[in-house]
Amino acid sequence: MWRTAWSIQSTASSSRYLARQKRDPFVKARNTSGNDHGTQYVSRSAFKLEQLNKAYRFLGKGKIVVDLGASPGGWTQVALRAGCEHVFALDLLPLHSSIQQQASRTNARLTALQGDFRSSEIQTKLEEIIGKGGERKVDVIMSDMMANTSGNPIRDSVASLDLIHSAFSFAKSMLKRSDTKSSENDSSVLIMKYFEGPDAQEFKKQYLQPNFSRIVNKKVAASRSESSEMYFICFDLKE
Ligand SMILES: C[S@@+](CC[C@H](N)C(=O)[O-])C[C@H]1O[C@@H](n2cnc3c(N)ncnc32)[C@H](O)[C@@H]1O
Repeated sequence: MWRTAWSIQSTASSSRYLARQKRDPFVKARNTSGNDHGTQYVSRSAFKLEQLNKAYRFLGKGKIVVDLGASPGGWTQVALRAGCEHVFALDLLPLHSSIQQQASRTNARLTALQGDFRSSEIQTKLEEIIGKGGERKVDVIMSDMMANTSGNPIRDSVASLDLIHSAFSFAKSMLKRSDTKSSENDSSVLIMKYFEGPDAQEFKKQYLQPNFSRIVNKKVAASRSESSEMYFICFDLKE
């Protein structure tokens, strides 16, 4: 059969993708992740949050968590497995249908919202659902939001900084402040994915350092080695 150059190229790149998926230990782990927990992870990304939480222990019993860029729901699953009390999950896309059932099994509350986080209406809606102005504040805000990457590192970095800027502004009004901490283990935490680029450290200096007591830049083993994907983990929002 006659094939165009495009279709040959596309077949070659699908073969490379499939070969990489076959070799990827985190894809294998996702396929067997139900064995010890009863529910299989719906995304490979879940292992990134598992690794971050293993290192910094910010998820746990009683925590109120906001998961931005939550679909299909791997990070929400990790928060539910860790015993968090309530997860508010937002994405442009819906969560996988199994996630609500997982929440019911663990007696946790899960509130899912669909929309563009950059829109002020969606942010206001989320704030209203969480209960802005009341006593209730959020322990952990995590953002794994990212539009499809373009392959251009500078463009991808700028797009990621745009999204984390929105997450940072939201965190300033919704995250617990350090003066309300009940113990050393009660830190408020903001975790945000970004792509390394010329402006990322400037963002940290200008916005994160003045507002948080401690900030860590972390690359996780579950991120692909060729990716410039990184995470900011920010502890204790100052008054
Ligand atoms: C890497 S995926 C998240 C994977 C997820 N953490 C998991 O473990 O299943 C990135 C997500 O960000 C979402 N996203 C990108 N831009 C967004 C925006 N402006 N508002 C809400 N979600 C957005 C995408 O729809 C996509 O589902």
